[in-house]
Amino acid sequence: MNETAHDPVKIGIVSISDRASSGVYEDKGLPALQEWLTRALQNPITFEPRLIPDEQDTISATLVALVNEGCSLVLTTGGTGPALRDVTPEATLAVAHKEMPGFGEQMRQISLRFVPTAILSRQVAVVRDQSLIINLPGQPKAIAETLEGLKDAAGQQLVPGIFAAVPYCIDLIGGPYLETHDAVCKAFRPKNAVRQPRSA
Ligand SMILES: Nc1ncnc2c1ncn2[C@@H]1O[C@H](COP(=O)(O)OP(=O)(O)OP(=O)(O)O)[C@@H](O)[C@H]1O
Ligand SMILES: Nc1nc2c(c(=O)[nH]1)N[C@H]1C(S)=C(S)[C@@H](COP(=O)(O)O)O[C@H]1N2
Repeated sequence: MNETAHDPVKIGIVSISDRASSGVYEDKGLPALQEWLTRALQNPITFEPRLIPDEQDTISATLVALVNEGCSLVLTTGGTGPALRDVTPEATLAVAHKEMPGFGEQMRQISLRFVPTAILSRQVAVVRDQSLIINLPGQPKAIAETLEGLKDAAGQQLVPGIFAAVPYCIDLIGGPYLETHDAVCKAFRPKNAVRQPRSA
């Protein structure tokens, strides 16, 4: 199908790390987010990348600015743990119009299949205006793990990733119609919400 048949989408990607933002180590969060989203979505994507330190006011202001710039989806990575400087959930809740607790619950379930410390991530998801904001853990490998879930060696889904619910959530808040590549992530919508393929 021609790319023009898919709605364009603007996505904010935010890496929150004191050390990556000050150059102590190379940021691997933004490349991992961009790579996974490009692989998963059929829609043409405009990315709005931000690399910022673990400062609550800066995080909240960045999220509000990305929503105001028209991002339908904003994914953050980092700062969800219990350390003193980990304030991403607080900064996200401070700009919430609605909490979406199912995303955090599901991410911790998925992550427990990879690491016993999954319960240390306090990640949240919220809706602000017509944007869905989701916190992911800071370990770069956790990005694909939580978005995609767990598959067996044959590619059969064992635990669904959270991204399966993202397209329908964005429909419900009035955003673009997101279409995924099923081999990466099979999005779920109720039958009456599935749009018939448009000709290019
Ligand atoms: N943006 C990033 N780029 C590369 N590696 C990262 C990044 N963020 C986190 N990591 C890795 O994942 C680990 C856990 O992430 P966490 O968010 O807890 O970092 P941290 O220990 O709070 O430090 P910092 O905020 O300075 O990255 C880090 O110690 C680091 O090895
Ligand atoms: N999928 C996945 N989830 C994960 C991890 C991981 O390696 N993979 N690390 C855990 C650990 S060790 C911590 S402390 C928390 C919080 O991480 P953050 O502060 O980097 O956001 O995420 C948890 N969730």
